[in-house]
Amino acid sequence: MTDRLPHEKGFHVSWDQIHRDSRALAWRLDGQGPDDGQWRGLVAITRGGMAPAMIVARELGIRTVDTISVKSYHNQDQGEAEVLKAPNPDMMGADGTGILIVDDLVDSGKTLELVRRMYPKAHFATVYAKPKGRAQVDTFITEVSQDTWIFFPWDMALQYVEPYRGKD
Ligand SMILES: O=P(O)(O)OC[C@H]1O[C@H](OP(=O)(O)OP(=O)(O)O)[C@H](O)[C@@H]1O
Ligand code: HPA
Ligand SMILES: [Mg+2]
Repeated sequence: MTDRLPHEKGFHVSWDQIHRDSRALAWRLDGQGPDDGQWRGLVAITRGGMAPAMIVARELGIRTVDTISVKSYHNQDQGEAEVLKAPNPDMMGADGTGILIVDDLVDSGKTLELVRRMYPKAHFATVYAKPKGRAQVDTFITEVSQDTWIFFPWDMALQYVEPYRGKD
């Protein structure tokens, strides 16, 4: 799978790292909501946004949590996105005011662009950001270069590697 990726650099994120970075994201968002600093609710962009969203929701004591399912198609520089499932309209209101929308990363920005068009007053937060998509995100923790591929722990498994000096 990885050998068909056109990226040269890999940024491998462990469970521990994504937990710490998601917590840092939560702390940055704490007290920033429009309603006395509070957020009205949280929406995770499936599927990658669900793990960070759960951690942010716990840190900030947010129990009103929903999802938006966005399917992206990445081929070279061209990306298209389609909404497969929208969050509860009662929760989102007319424009998403007071709602925190969380994803694991922004890359080209196509996913957030689509969701932002639906909820222009929501606050968009990701754990990681690449330069192309940075304008689409309001708050993020770590920026990586555009040619870096971020490997998340849910896409990886521990495996055997040969010793550096080879086997005896
Ligand atoms: O800024 P973009 O270029 O739109 O890319 C970012 C999106 O791509 C990945 O999701 P993907 O659509 O691969 O689905 P998944 O979360 O279900 O893995 C990632 O989780 C972001 O949601
Ligand atoms: O760098 C990435 N890593 C994992 N999924 C992604 N989807 C878009 N960019 C990335
Ligand atoms: Mg995603």
